[in-house]
Amino acid sequence: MLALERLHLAFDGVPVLAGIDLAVKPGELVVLLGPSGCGKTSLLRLAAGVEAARAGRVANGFARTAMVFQDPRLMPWANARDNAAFGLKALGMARSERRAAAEAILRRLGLSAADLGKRPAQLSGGMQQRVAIARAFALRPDLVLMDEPFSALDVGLRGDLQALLRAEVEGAGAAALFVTHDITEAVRLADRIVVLSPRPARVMADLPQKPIPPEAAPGAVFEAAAALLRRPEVAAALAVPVTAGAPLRSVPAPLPSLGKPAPVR
Ligand SMILES: Nc1ncnc2c1ncn2[C@@H]1O[C@H](COP(=O)(O)OP(=O)(O)OP(=O)(O)O)[C@@H](O)[C@H]1O
Repeated sequence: MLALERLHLAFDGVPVLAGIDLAVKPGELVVLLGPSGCGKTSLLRLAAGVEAARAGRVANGFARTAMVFQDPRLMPWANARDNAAFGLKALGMARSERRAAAEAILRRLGLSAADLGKRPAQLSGGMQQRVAIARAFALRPDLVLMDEPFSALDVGLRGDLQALLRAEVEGAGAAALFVTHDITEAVRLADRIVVLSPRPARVMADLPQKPIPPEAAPGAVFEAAAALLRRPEVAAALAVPVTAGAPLRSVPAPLPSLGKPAPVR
């Protein structure tokens, strides 16, 4: 289990996290949803152990933690296969074995045989992010920390990758902590949605969810998002001016994203 207990963080005296309590259990996909700038990345960095809290405790009982970032962070000189196999070398796996493992994941994530030998500059943004996901899952992690990995992709591609990611997490039996400011992404992916307030972040709601199957009509996603926004504590946390029980048509556009739009494929 990953346990974050009473975490406080401040930068230059400005509070960013104000007493966060959060646990992620094995096999659970938890989405951290909050407005831009509220402290989601900072929280993930504390969970990953690359940032120290001002107060509180991080206990990570998982055996192997992998991370996926907002940008793919690939080695520009290496092809897709070698990028995806990168972490396996450090684990001492033989070259042929790690190439085969990387290839299997890349193909599952939709790369063609020809794509495997391409360098990042020869791949689209969506393909590069698939390679970054493959690099994380090649490690066979039991916990994956993901920081808005699809926010730079267009909406259609994001939907495809969300479905692939969910399948990969389930297939690996891994737990995941997934950060987003996009409420539709949250309802598509989550077993649990933890809603954070604007900075300094506090947990405003911790809600079990039934993940929406990829084949469900798009309307199902928007209905689930609207239902979430009808909860006053969620609307308040996301600074959306809706009242409890308000009909869907009163939710101001744009519904799908509560943060910065970023189209690049
Ligand atoms: N190293 C740092 N030094 C100073 N301030 C920082 C640092 N890292 C983050 N901050 C500030 O902390 C606040 C929270 O940042 P963070 O990146 O955690 O938010 P976020 O919710 O992930 O934002 P976004 O959704 O826009 O990515 C912001 O005001 C940011 O400017």
